[in-house]
Amino acid sequence: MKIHYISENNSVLNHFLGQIRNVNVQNDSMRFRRNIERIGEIMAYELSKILPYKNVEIQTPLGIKKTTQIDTDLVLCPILRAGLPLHNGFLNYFDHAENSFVSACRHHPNGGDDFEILVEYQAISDLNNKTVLLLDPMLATGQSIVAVHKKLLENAAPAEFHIVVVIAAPEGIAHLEKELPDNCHLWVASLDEKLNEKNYIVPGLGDAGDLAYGSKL
Ligand SMILES: O=P(O)(O)OC[C@H]1O[C@H](OP(=O)(O)OP(=O)(O)O)[C@H](O)[C@@H]1O
Ligand SMILES: O=c1cc[nH]c(=O)[nH]1
Ligand SMILES: [Mg+2]
Repeated sequence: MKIHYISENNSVLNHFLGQIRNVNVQNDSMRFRRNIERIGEIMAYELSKILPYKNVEIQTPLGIKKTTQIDTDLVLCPILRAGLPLHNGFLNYFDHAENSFVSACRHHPNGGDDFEILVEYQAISDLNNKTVLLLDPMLATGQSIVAVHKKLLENAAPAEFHIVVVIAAPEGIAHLEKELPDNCHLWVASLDEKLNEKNYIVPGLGDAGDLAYGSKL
């Protein structure tokens, strides 16, 4: 797997990352969603640098300009729920992309800390020969992303597969490296220390879905 860490240099990205983590800012859920969206825009821009491009000629009112444009069909696939604000950011930049949606959530069958991943809702477009961008702000154990990747590839052979996460734990990265093909790309805005006993990322930010949309039963 090719891993791209995008916050190694100082930039305004660190302001947005700082705010989504900050307990004194997190009570403003609109700011939380908007910051995830802004991070998505920055990550979309960084990812766009390694996509294939073709030469084109643009007719202006005064002449012709030779330039380049993206030369692959993009499919954006957020993991519900928490992937939705990240998806908004990607869609702001890749506005011609197709979209697919898959839900994944942790199910605790015994009420304890052990969980399995339930992949339920799915609305998946044709992914064959396309560039798929799987979007989820949190990579904790990596089980959700592996389960959704498996679901997406059940009936399709994409040309390229990119996984985009905002905050990653080393344990999750190791799990993806073990389970996913070598030609996948992983984009990480911020690498954290570890998982805690409940498999939450430390220092992380808490529960991204709840912070964006409120707690669930
Ligand atoms: O790497 P993992 O250990 O699989 O954990 C990460 C997953 O957990 C969160 O979703 P959650 O299950 O909280 O669902 P939600 O988006 O509905 O809150 C997050 O958005 C990831 O999908
Ligand atoms: O730290 C974590 C782990 C899973 N899901 C989250 O939203 N946060
Ligand atoms: Mg959640």
